Amino acid sequence: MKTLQQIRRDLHQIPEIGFHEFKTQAYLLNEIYSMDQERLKVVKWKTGIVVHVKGLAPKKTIGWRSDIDGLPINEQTGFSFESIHPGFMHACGHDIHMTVALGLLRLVNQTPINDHMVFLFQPAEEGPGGALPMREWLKNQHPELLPDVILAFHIAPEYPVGTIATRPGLLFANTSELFIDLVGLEGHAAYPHRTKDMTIAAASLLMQLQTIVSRAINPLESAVVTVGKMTSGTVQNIISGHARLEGTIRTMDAATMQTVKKRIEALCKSTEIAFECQVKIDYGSSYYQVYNSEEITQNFLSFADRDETTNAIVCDAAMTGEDFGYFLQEIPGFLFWAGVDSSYGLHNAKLNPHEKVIDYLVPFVESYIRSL
Ligand SMILES: CC(=O)N[C@@H](CCC[C@H](N)C(=O)O)C(=O)O
Repeated sequence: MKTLQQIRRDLHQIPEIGFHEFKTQAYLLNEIYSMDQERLKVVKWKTGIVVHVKGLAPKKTIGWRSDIDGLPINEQTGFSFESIHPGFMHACGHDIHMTVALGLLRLVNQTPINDHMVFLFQPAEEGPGGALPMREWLKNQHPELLPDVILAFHIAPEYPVGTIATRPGLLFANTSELFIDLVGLEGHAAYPHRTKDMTIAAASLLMQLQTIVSRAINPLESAVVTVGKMTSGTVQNIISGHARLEGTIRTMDAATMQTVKKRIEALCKSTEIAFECQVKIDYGSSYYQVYNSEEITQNFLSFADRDETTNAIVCDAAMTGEDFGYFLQEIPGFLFWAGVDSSYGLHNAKLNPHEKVIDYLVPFVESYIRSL
């Protein structure tokens, strides 16, 4: 049997983006099928997997969700087990999430709990979003696999191993992706007056987008408009006829999201007039906020407080997005942060989560689940 550390390292080497997690799914299935199958029911959904573990005297079904996708980042950790997929990396810790889920699955399969458990290995958390379609598929095709309560964690680089952090109520923001295409007229660098330069138009629009949060949002509310990628042009002596901005919007409530979008649309319209071009907006996928059930989360924090190996913190809400919010929209439960003591943050090419979080978290979560 492979150690959990080996599993984490194997998974770390094969990051795949949303709905392309073919090797990941095959690896997970191999591990799951190597376990005693007597209590297990395994169902595939796209590149994801659902595993039902039969309880001894079930009163409810407890769900544990792990996301499984990686990010399009060129890894720079220097690990001996670096990604073998150039340009892709587990830079958000989903390799750790999957390993903890497998470790937990092993334990509750070896020594069953009273309740049923369902493990959801969910694709595409980073985008375009797997939780909502997976939830709908479960409801429509496998209602018997729907959990009554659902739990998940996310690694937290800023905390030491042994620290967990969460809060009852709102934990993560509402999100919407943002893709803006600007189409003008390309031409010779020496004849700018015969072109419609989309590098200039995109640069101007990018700067104007920065005024939304500072001037259109009530300072007592919160919003983020981040453009993470900007592309334009082909070569130094051609004026670009096409530019693209790619970003994300984050807000603490749905009404503010609408205000931000209205401002983006207005600024795009004015860019069309000012730069004589066409501007097209695509909002991509959007995630519902992560709203932790008050009572269950409070009980979990009290449980963690009593645990000698754990330092439990009530943290602030964050502008992070998580499509796990779609599960919590309909099923009670919560998400918590677990410290991994990394000098580099999430979505960083040098993210280095400490592996000892796996050996800490698996028995901690197991004992919490047995207490439910
Ligand atoms: C935990 C985490 O980092 N989640 C991602 C979710 C991305 C949602 C979507 N693709 C977007 O960019 O809006 C995050 O960036 O917060």
